[in-house]
Amino acid sequence: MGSVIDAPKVADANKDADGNLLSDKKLTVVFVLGGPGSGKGTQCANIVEHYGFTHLSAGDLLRAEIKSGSENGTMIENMIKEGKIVPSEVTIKLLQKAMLDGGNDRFLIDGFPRNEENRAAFENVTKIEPEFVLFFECSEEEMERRLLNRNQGRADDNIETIRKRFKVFVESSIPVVEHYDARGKVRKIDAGRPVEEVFEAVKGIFSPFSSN
Ligand SMILES: Nc1ncnc2c1ncn2[C@@H]1O[C@H](COP(=O)(O)OP(=O)(O)OP(=O)(O)O)[C@@H](O)[C@H]1O
Ligand SMILES: Nc1ccn([C@@H]2O[C@H](COP(=O)(O)O)[C@@H](O)[C@H]2O)c(=O)n1
Ligand SMILES: [Mg+2]
Repeated sequence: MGSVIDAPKVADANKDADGNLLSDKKLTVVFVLGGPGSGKGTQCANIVEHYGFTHLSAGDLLRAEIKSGSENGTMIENMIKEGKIVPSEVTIKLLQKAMLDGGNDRFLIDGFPRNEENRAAFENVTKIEPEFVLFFECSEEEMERRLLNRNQGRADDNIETIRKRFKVFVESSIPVVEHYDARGKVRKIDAGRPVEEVFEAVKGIFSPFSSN
């Protein structure tokens, strides 16, 4: 598998049943970023319930791809165990398909873009600009505690992989947050507090999307 995005192929995959490009639709996309265990998935579930967004977790899509028996499954499995970032073309294809299948115009894209390659490739391929980036800030001590207590049987929730994921987050994902921060697009949340308190802060950001 090459690392260069096959633009025409992906552009085709980017069309809905009527042949419209995703980027032609009035889509609202919010990227949800934060360290491993900062509470992205937990808060996305709350946002879905209150604000009618569809939640797409890049990590969940990759894990489903492993289970599906796809030809990329072993490669993805090995990268997740090492806390490494899967090549963008794989993740973007999964996200595009999920967005087209989603039948919604509001998406929370959780755990993506994880590095500059993810960010630039998504922008080039989909032409979609995020509305904003919701960024959950949390200490490594707290995130480590949460991940070691998660008990969901994830292959990467062990101390060795957790430390690698923290390193990748600092080295590769923080620069993405800085990219959007320089453009005034980051909404930062103190995620070290109890779930309900974090959601109160999230509500303050999502109130414009309230249907009431
Ligand atoms: N504010 C919080 N306080 C305490 N525990 C929390 C909080 N938010 C989430 N948790 C718990 O921490 C664990 C990790 O949360 P979650 O899965 O939402 O994190 P995540 O950011 O999606 O992690 P990952 O990047 O590994 O997917 C879960 O067991 C969850 O129940
Ligand atoms: N854009 C992404 C997102 C995730 N991964 C891989 O999946 C792992 C788990 O992700 P979570 O968001 O569920 O924690 C992550 O450590 C990466 O290995 C990816 O490659 N690209
Ligand atoms: Mg998650």
